[in-house]
Amino acid sequence: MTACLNKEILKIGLVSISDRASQGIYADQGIPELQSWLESAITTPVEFETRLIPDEQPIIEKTLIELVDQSACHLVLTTGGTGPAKRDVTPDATLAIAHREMPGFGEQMRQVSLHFVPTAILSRQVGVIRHDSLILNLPGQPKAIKETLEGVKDTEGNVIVRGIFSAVPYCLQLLNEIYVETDPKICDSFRPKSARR
Ligand SMILES: Nc1ncnc2c1ncn2[C@@H]1O[C@H](COP(=O)(O)OP(=O)(O)OP(=O)(O)O)[C@@H](O)[C@H]1O
Ligand SMILES: Nc1nc2c(c(=O)[nH]1)N[C@H]1C(S)=C(S)[C@@H](COP(=O)(O)O)O[C@H]1N2
Repeated sequence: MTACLNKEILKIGLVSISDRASQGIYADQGIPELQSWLESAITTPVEFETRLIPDEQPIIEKTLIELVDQSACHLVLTTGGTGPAKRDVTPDATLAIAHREMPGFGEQMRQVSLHFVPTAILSRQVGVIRHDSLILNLPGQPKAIKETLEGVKDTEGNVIVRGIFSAVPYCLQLLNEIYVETDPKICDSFRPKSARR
């Protein structure tokens, strides 16, 4: 079933995928990091729906399907479980429920992340479309959230490598006509001139 997506208020699903945080062994930092970065970057109306779940492929698949098909999220961001370890299955679950792939997001995240850690190539993160919604995997390290969304900047704040969020507003506009704006001091939204309002 395709949910009817709101054209005025951006709804974002935030999914933290962590065995230990979901068992209370440590406090989850994934959802707070995601939400605070998005609240500082997005200047148009936005609401969130959050989930904290273990690294279990059937639970991840069910959560992503629910957030898109029932909760009508335009965008779903996951954090955690993208590496090569046996229990890192987030990209596998995301691909299993995807309708189309958006390979540029994973490629750009790995480009950005190589400026921060040499192990960036160990993240199997993917971007996909399900129905009219975009789903993006981010790595599990809480600091990786800002790094991948915002990109690489020099000490004066000039962008050296664009973060992936720069391309998200135009992607959502093409997918479901919602017009999302961001604070250019944090993250400039790229759109061709003909698509600007
Ligand atoms: N939700 C989270 N909250 C706080 N720290 C986290 C979270 N997820 C991951 N981390 C930190 O980032 C590291 C790498 O994340 P990864 O997704 O590989 O987790 P992991 O080592 O499989 O462990 P777990 O799934 O139990 O969080 C973790 O070892 C942990 O230090
Ligand atoms: N920006 C950024 N990307 C990153 C990292 C990071 O600290 N910052 N950690 C890397 C490491 S060490 C791993 S193993 C992979 C997968 O991480 P995950 O299993 O936590 O998703 O992401 C990589 N990508």
